[in-house]
Amino acid sequence: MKAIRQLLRVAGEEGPAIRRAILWRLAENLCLVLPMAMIFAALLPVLDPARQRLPEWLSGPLAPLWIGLLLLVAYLGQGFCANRAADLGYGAGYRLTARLRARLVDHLARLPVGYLRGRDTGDVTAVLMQDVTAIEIMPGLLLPRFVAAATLPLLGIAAAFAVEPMAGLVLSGALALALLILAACQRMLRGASERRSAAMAKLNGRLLEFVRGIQVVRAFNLATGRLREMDAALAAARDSGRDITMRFVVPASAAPVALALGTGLLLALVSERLVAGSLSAAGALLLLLVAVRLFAPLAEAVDFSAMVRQMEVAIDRVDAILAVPLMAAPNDASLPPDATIRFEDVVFGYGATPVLRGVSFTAEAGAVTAIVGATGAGKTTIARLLAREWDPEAGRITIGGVDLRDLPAARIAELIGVVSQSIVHFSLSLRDNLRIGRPDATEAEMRDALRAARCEDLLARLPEGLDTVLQNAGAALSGGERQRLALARLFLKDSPIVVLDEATSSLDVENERLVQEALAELTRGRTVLVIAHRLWTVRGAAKIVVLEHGTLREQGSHEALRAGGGAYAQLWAALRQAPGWRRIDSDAPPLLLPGAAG
Ligand SMILES: Nc1ncnc2c1ncn2[C@@H]1O[C@H](COP(=O)(O)OP(=O)(O)OP(=O)(O)O)[C@@H](O)[C@H]1O
Repeated sequence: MKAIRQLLRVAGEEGPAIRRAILWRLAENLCLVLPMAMIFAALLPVLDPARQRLPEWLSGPLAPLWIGLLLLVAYLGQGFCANRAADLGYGAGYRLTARLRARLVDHLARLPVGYLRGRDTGDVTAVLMQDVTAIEIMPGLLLPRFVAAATLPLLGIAAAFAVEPMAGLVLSGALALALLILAACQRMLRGASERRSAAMAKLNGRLLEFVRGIQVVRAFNLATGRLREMDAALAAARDSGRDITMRFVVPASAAPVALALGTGLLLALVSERLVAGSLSAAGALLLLLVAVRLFAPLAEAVDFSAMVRQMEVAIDRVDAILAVPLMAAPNDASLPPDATIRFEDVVFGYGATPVLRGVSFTAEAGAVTAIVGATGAGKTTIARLLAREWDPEAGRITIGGVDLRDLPAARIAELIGVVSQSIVHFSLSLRDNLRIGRPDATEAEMRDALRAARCEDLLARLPEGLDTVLQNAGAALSGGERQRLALARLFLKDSPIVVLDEATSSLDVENERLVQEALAELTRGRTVLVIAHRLWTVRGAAKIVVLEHGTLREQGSHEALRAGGGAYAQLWAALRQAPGWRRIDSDAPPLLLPGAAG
């Protein structure tokens, strides 16, 4: 019953359809009882000629015709009810899960990105696929068995009480025992089902990782930790499955035994009463039919109780995602007057240890500000906080004087374009991939953006131009092409702020040149925050902010900081001592963004 309540809660708009499906299943079960009643009625004149109280139409010469007709009606009725119930139940199941997945996706899209970064991707996709599918099968596949198991034994017990109260008591006892065993079975399954879901989610994550990183796995052959992890995940999935089955074996066989015990007792009672003459042959037949036919669905209930438990766990896992609060933000707010970024005494940590410890700086509108510092200093964290993946624990971040927390997420997304190594394209046409940047972009605007992003050669090569579908999310494109296409999207997006996070570090010389040219054009006149992992590329930034262990050590222009002899000068000194620094120092672009320097 708890399962049905949970299902109806999560079903939302599909609740009425599921309730109607339950009613049709009830009607189906009544139709199922009718043939039994007819067989009984047909035999009654023979079994109990003295006490028969049947109406004329059931005992007269036309009785076989009436009984035949009623049987036909019962079977047709049963088929019709089952059909209506299946239509409603399966339909509701598929609609409900489509809606549930859309709701989950909407919710995930609006959650702080930080929440997703902290969760295993495999676990989240397992909720979206596996858990939602466990709910999907309930209204169509499991509900009929559930209704049959809940109604037929009760009908049987009512009939038994009417014929022989003692028989009713025996069957009630057997039913109570079987239900107790089922409840124990559910309790035993509780932990096992949760472990099974967790193990499957973990396996899902490892498999996703494996498919994504298959080249690396192959290159490192079988000796990688990743494969060991996969083996562990496979073993955990196997063990959790076996655990569920083993916990299940005892109750699965105990419940039918309890029912068989009830039937045995009933048989003994029937023969005793028959001999004593206190039970008619008709009564005896009815009781036996009840015991054999109407209790059967209960024995089957054990088999699907594991699936019902799995559904309950699945609903809990779905609920857990839907319960993660969205970041508070007003529904509407006007755009900030300008794109000046200000960090004011920002404190932040992913866990207990602070990563940023009271960082304050201003990135002037229309100028390039670079964040530099040793690895782990907190540079990327600054970019993440600016995109409001998390909120600072103390202090505030403003754009144009407006606190990020007072801006709707959509506004922040409009204001900021991010160029990073992790580029995502979709298995859609080039046109649709570009339109992610601006949904209403015209053909001419798209071509201009591709030109600005140095993608003309790529466009010329694609067999169907803008309509070419990027198969497998653009896996066939080179790193540089992927990067440039991502830039084309940003040209269309036209956001006043651009964050550059290690945009070109893994490109070859030619691609790096093309991307640098495109970047120079993209950043012109915008507020640019460069998360600089390579010191020599930020010499021309209007302001360089130097971070050390999450603390701002100094800020100023390249020349001023070098002359000051502080942390930045030391970083340069260290760089100059590195082998090959001369080549880097003299050959690298002297200024990352010539056009954008304020
Ligand atoms: N999602 C996360 N959960 C927990 N700790 C994190 C997370 N992301 C980063 N950190 C930690 O926060 C600190 C700062 O990380 P951040 O990525 O901001 O540094 P960075 O200066 O950009 O380093 P790099 O130049 O190596 O990219 C590091 O100690 C890092 O391990």
